[in-house]
Amino acid sequence: MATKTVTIDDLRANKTKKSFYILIEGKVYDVTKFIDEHPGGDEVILAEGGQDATEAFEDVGHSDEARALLPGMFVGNFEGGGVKLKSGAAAAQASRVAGAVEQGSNLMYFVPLGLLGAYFGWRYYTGAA
Ligand code: HEM
Repeated sequence: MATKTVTIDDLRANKTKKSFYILIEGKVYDVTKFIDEHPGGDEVILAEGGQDATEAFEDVGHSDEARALLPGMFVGNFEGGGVKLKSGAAAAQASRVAGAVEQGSNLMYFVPLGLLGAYFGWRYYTGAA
């Protein structure tokens, strides 16, 4: 049997307690029956409807037992594969973080270089060279 491909429209159409899909690592699961049994409560799952729940799922550090439940609820692969479906705000924040890290790594070069320059400048002016 060919694996079904779930589109973003399918994902968004199934986010009520009557029918609920969740997207984790490029795979879509039908958790309708599981929501009420979820040890972490229904609300946290309901909050992930229509979007990529990978981060939320991984952040909790779910056990192997929790992961073993997933195949039984498998619906199909998400159309975008492993592509992350981030909200605009999350994407903007990610790029800000990347920018800050880059700025930090530039400083790592310039601070020691600046200190070295200051040292040789000082030696030059004090005639110690
Ligand atoms: C189909 C997806 C999911 C399955 C099968 C699942 C399954 C489970 C299971 C079995 C536990 C008990 C502890 C463990 O074995 O790790 C658990 C706990 C928990 N889950 Fe999920 N979960 C799912 C999705 C989510 C999502 C999307 C969130 C969102 C944040 C979430 C949040 C939590 C939290 C906070 C706990 C801890 C509850 C506690 O220790 O009091 N889960 N989950």
